[in-house]
Amino acid sequence: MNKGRTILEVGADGVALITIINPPVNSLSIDVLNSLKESYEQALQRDDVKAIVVTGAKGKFSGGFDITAFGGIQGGNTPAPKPGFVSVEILSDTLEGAKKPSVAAIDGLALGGGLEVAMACHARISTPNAQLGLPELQLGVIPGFGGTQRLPRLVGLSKALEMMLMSKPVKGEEALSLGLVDAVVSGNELVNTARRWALDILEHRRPWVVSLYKTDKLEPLGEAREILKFARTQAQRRAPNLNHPLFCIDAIEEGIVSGPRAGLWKEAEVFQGLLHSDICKSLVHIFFAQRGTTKVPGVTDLGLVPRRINKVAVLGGGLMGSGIATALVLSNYPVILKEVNEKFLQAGIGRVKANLQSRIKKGKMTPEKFEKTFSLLKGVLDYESFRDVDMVIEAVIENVSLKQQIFSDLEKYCPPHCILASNTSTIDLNLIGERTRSHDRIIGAHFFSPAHVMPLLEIVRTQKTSFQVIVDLLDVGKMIKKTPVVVGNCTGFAVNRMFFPYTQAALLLVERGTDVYQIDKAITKFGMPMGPFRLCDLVGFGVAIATGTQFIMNFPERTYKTMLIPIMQEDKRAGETTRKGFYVYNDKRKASPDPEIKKYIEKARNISGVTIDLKLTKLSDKDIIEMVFFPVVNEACRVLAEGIAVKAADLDISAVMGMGFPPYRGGIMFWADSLGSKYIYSRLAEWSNMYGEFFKPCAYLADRATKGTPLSSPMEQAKSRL
Ligand SMILES: C[C@H](O)CC(=O)SCCNC(=O)CCNC(=O)[C@H](O)C(C)(C)COP(=O)(O)OP(=O)(O)OC[C@H]1O[C@@H](n2cnc3c(N)ncnc32)[C@H](O)[C@@H]1OP(=O)(O)O
Repeated sequence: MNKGRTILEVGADGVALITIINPPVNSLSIDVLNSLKESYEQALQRDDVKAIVVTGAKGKFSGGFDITAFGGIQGGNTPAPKPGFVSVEILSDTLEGAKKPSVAAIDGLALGGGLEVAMACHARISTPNAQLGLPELQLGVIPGFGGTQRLPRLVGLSKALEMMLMSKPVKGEEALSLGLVDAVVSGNELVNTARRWALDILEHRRPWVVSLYKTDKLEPLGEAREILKFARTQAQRRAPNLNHPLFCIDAIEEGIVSGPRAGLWKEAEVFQGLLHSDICKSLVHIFFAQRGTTKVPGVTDLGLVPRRINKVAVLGGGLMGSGIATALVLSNYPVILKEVNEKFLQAGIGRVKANLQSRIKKGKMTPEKFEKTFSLLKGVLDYESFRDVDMVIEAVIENVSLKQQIFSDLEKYCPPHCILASNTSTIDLNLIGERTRSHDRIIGAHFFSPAHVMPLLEIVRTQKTSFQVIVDLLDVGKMIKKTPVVVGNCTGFAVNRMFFPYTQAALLLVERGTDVYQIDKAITKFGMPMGPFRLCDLVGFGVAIATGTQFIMNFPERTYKTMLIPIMQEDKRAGETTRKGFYVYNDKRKASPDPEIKKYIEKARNISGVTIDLKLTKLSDKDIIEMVFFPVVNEACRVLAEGIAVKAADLDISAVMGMGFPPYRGGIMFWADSLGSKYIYSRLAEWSNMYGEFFKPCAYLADRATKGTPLSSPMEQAKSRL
């Protein structure tokens, strides 16, 4: 069966309209590309065709090369187009080199290969809201259909570098000011304007621009080399583990130094190589995994329609509550923020205000929009105005009895359809709802701090949460631009439960002699935004101890018990807020190592009764990474085996978006599978013998290792708790 096509319609004006059809985003599959070539050849041969307009069906030009084909090409099941087939043969020689002019009519999106097709046309007309960009680097490849050559020639080197290296699209008006498009018109006028434009080119009323050979926007060679050098330094600093941004710069440079044709061949060669890289495989996996989180078997396939949420109440104006309120008002939800007294309320409102104001400072919000958005927030001290809310999100401190009281009050004051959500990060939701009869509408809405910035929303369902409520919250998640992951109810849910051993493993190593700062350094080199100790400081020792207590209570056999953090807290070192934790902090919140911590470690070591292990004082970075992350993989396996997560890919997204696990490693389970279940099992078993139960591999891991199957392959018998 063909995967997409183009159609050719010739009008009485002599303009052939070629439309790309491949829903949902008119991606350029191999079939579409072959069909595009055929349509072009036909249009060029026909005497009744004077000029050509290319467009996309249903208001979308094209979302680029078909990403679903990546897997097939990587696995050897789909032949890759031969190097240069699209960029040289179709786009440069057939389309751009034709004797008939082409104009691209762009609505919706022209991304990646989509924009590259448009740039090979002799002019481009777009709508104001169209998004135009080359986001290929996000997928671990570089633009492969001539983008590295044509974009710099159309918009200048600096802007082109920014758009490619940051994968940052521009909208119609900006594209016009940059020279990427030639006119911006409304959707109704788009195709007709493009047709006229094409005829105007033919009749010399508009310029016939071959963008591959345009030079007026390119900086002189010396200056260009300086810009490229700077871009290389920036790219290396931003992502030291990634090479493909540097290869992208190489391809651009080749075109500038040796001419665009040489640049096209260099680009084709680099693209082919990168397509098979682990980084590309990981990033493509993340692309689909992210889109897969909203597909929850047995819930989102029942045809349920999300109910309209008109008004939301947030309980608690602390860091989390104010962040959640900010995320909601930013997406136009009217929000009631409740606090226990005027002082706390004003502080909460002040936090929301500051969050919004920082958007003005960053140029992301106008003062008028600020006024409108801020006016959606109303502060209250009682439950009176809760009578017409459709959803409540509780975000008070992690105290079980307080939360129980709140939920019992909510049941009294909120309408019966109202969703009762808790932002708890660890506490069992059944416990929270114990004093209510509303278990079907109780759900977890676990945001990550800062809630208006972090992209993940962990949606926690109990066995009694109704499917409708899950669908409603998924919809709210979409509205507030979060990536939701639906998980089952247990202590720590998926993200905190998986990542609890992250800090624990680090503490175990430190008590046995590994250096705190070496651990953090190895972990950040691996690609995490910060190591476990810096993270502990950021979160605060109060939270670390509270979470630790929950884990000790619920998983005593595998929780590593150490007094290191409580001892430090006792000495008023409680993390960044006290300006002392595992690091010391200056006025600008810069962290520096502190030799003083040795004394706390020694004290904790004495209490635990462990001794320094010489081997652990000389660990390589690789050892540290494995000893810290394999326990995380182990716990992720338990989470999967218990049915807390529906699929391994959800855990990958949870790790990437909730913990900052490097997306170019594909997420925790994808990364683990790249090492193999057998290897991980054998390492954990070895450490378990040496250092105790904490490392003991779980049954799921043992089973996969014996069978030699990947950790992420679906379970034969899902022991689902959902
Ligand atoms: C050689 C070339 O230079 C190489 C390339 O062109 S590589 C591809 C470059 N293009 C991209 O990176 C764009 C990727 N896509 C996106 O950023 C976003 O999907 C989008 C902005 C196009 C649309 O976003 P949004 O409206 O939020 O919808 P979103 O859920 O992401 O996508 C809708 C569907 O289209 C699919 N899709 C999006 N882009 C696709 C693509 N390029 N190929 C195949 N499928 C694609 C998604 O997987 C999703 O499928 P699903 O409904 O089955 O889950």
